[in-house]
Amino acid sequence: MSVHYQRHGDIGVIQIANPPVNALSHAVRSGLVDALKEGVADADAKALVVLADGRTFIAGADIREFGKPPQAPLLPDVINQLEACPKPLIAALHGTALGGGLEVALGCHYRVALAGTRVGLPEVKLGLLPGAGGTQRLPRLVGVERALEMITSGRFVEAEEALEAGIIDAISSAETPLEAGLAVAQAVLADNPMARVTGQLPAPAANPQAISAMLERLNQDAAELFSPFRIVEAVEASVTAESLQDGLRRERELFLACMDSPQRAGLIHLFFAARSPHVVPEVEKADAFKHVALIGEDPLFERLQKAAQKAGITLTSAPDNATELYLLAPNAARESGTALPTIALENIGISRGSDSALSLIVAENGSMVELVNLSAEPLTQQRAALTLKALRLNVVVSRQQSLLNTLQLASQQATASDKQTALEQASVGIAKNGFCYRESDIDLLAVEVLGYPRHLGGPHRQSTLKDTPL
Ligand SMILES: C/C=C/C(=O)SCCNC(=O)CCNC(=O)[C@H](O)C(C)(C)COP(=O)(O)OP(=O)(O)OC[C@H]1O[C@@H](n2cnc3c(N)ncnc32)[C@H](O)[C@@H]1OP(=O)(O)O
Repeated sequence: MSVHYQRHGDIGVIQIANPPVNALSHAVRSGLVDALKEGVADADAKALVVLADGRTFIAGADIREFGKPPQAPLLPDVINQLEACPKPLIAALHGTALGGGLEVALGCHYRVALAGTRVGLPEVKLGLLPGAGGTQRLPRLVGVERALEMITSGRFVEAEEALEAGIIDAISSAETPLEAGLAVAQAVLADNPMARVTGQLPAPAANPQAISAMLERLNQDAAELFSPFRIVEAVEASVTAESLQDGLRRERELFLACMDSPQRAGLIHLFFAARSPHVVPEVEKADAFKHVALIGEDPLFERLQKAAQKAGITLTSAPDNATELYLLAPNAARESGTALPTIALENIGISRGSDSALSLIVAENGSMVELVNLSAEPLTQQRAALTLKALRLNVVVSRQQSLLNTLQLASQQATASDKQTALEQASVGIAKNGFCYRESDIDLLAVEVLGYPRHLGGPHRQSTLKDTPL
């Protein structure tokens, strides 16, 4: 079961368990409604706490459900029911409370967070807006200007800032969300058992300067994007709508318009593209190497050193008995006679035909690295990729030829106005030749490294869409 209800003394606890990130799937939404009913009906529960199991509070709506027909109960309705709970309702946050997750918390009457919690409404990064009350409830708590900034940027806000802004009511030093939630529930019962409802707060003060400043900024920096402008309209509705319900209706219309936009589909394609580009498909189980020799000198090595201790990986500047993997700087001399896996670090744009089985290309902007398999066993490539990922590099794996070099060459050879088309054509060639494990890896590299417009979802995606008859 994704959500269950249990009483601790005179406090009812609604506990969500939907690993890995407690996304608000249909089962969680229904479970929340059922657990809330159970808590309200439980005569021995004087207050209720909502919390989540595992590494984080709710990380948002279930992105995998987007684009499919919506199934009741819809999230805005679930949150309205939470807000209308006749008993004090406390959200106990930990990890991240994002998107629909923060909207659930805003629908609760009190919010406590463990130290280190981050909150945010990152829907804009997926071409959406917070469609479950976030654009109406957040401005009631923090005002129009801060709400606009938070929702159009989608940034994660640290607990301290959230407390200062009035998004949460307290930061707890408790060890667990249960402990934190129960303590706040007891304090609320002792002090003020009245529900404190965000949606019943007065509409935020009008702030036409903040609205026009934001529109000016968006027109300058993001004129081609759809959802940021809809966010401004929705936040404006929190001021101008006759009631919360009217504001929520307007938010819903704007949310559905975003949901229908091709930008939403493109950005969500990229969200999933970024989740596992380091995975070699044929390999089922693999571990990172723990002892790596860095041979020669390269700026990348400094970055690796900084991450090594936390990753539990030993880096040495010369091989020793424990060495499992070599990473060879471009001008370093190769150890003769070693049978250990070796990654040759290549300079981008210079395809010099490595004599190592694995080659590593570092993007010029440093955002990504590409680990190309020239002749290694898939397991070796996977272990090397996991090692680099543990060392905090964003790794894409590929085979035979560098995707990045091919894309960069195509882009360099095109005129500025033809770059997009050149990348689209090159991506078709890469996929045809089987150099990528997933076509989405091409999209990720082109967007993150070569500046292909993010909202189009990537050059391979665009070329496929253009080929699809309407
Ligand atoms: C009306 C309301 C709308 C919304 O709420 S829209 C959604 C708003 N929320 C977000 O945009 C948050 C998206 N998620 C994230 O930013 C990150 O994730 C986290 C910060 C929560 C965690 O990051 P990390 O610890 O690095 O894990 P990981 O590899 O990104 O994710 C672990 C697995 O969880 C899946 N996942 C993450 N968020 C969601 C989600 N919101 N819906 C469905 N799945 C999700 C991923 O895909 C992946 O899965 P795999 O292990 O199979 O690759």
